[in-house]
Amino acid sequence: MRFTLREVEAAARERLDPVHYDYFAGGAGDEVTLRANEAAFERLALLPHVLRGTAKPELGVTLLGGRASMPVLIAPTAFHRLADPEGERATARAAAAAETIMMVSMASTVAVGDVAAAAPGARLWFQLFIQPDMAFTEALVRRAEAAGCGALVVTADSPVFGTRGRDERNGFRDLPDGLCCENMRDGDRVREIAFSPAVSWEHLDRLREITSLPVVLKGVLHPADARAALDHGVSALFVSNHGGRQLDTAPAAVDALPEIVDAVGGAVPVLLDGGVRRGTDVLKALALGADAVAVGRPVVWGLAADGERGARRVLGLLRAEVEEALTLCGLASVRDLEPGMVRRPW
Ligand SMILES: Cc1cc2nc3c(=O)[nH]c(=O)nc-3n(C[C@H](O)[C@H](O)[C@H](O)COP(=O)(O)O)c2cc1C
Ligand SMILES: CCCCCCCCCCCCCCC(=O)C(=O)O
Repeated sequence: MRFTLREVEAAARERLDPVHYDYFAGGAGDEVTLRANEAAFERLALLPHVLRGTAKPELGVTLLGGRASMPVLIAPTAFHRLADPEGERATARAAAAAETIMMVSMASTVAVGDVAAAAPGARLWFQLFIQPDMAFTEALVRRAEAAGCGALVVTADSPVFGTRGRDERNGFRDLPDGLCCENMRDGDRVREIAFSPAVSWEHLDRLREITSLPVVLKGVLHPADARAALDHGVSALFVSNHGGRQLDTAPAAVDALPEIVDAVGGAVPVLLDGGVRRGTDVLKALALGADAVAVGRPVVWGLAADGERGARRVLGLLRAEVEEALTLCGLASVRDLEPGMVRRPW
């Protein structure tokens, strides 16, 4: 039995091809931001209340009209079939069992429609790198709509694909035979995902014109961009540095959070990912104004360690830790967290 996410990662590492482990684990540049994401949570202290006479705490949250049984969602990560033969199908079943939201990566190795079919009842959002070919972007949106996805998560932090030294040194450039980005099928070919610095707010406006799905903007770190995103009608903001895989030395996600929350002023929900490894991390992010957090690597580790059961275990561990930490903080609900419960040492 594995009792912490770190133990799950260790088990995953034993089972994965080392090149694939490095792809999942690694970050850009010197991996400064990768390390900072977890370190920033460790530096924050939680200040508990006592003698509040509370019952079992309420963990559920409502986001964009849908409910999640806990404030921990599954961040979009690529290539789940490198971790487990069932890939994203297994992840979606684990999400359905945990009654939480899974963001399906545009670079999934199972097509989003097949992910939805494999996990009835799963709450799926579709992650999109806007393609400069807007006709193909529209085709992707239609696939997500047809699969029943409840939102589009537009990743804005990837005008180019970040350089990850581990992948360069390992020569990891292609998926193994039989695997591909299934959502990128276009007739009898599979397109490459385009990462384009030409993508702009105008593309986002165009996207909003072609769909009525709510748009979650992922990868926002600058408060001015958060304000611009509100002007462009996004339905939620997602504070993220892509798990330290894009701009190295970008701030740790939880350090960037308060300024974004301030800029948003409650107009739309704010999500966060990057470095969430403990229930106490979840409480800290929520206390600082996030409505929910997401985890990327931990779910991949669960999948690699033990397939769907491993992914369920990861979500179960986080749920139990959140519930215990809330109880130890004297809180009846995740809604009761507030900034005064987090102390910064500086
Ligand atoms: C292996 C891997 C693949 C990823 N693939 C995507 C992706 O396809 N789309 C995306 O928007 N973000 C992607 N991300 C970033 C995650 O959505 C998320 O921002 C990050 O993993 C959060 O950090 P954490 O892994 O510390 O939880 C990926 C991250 C990892 C580790
Ligand atoms: C270094 C990866 C090379 C693997 C094979 C090429 C596939 C094309 C690129 C797809 C990119 C998927 C994006 C995933 C992501 O956001 C991330 O890894 O981070």
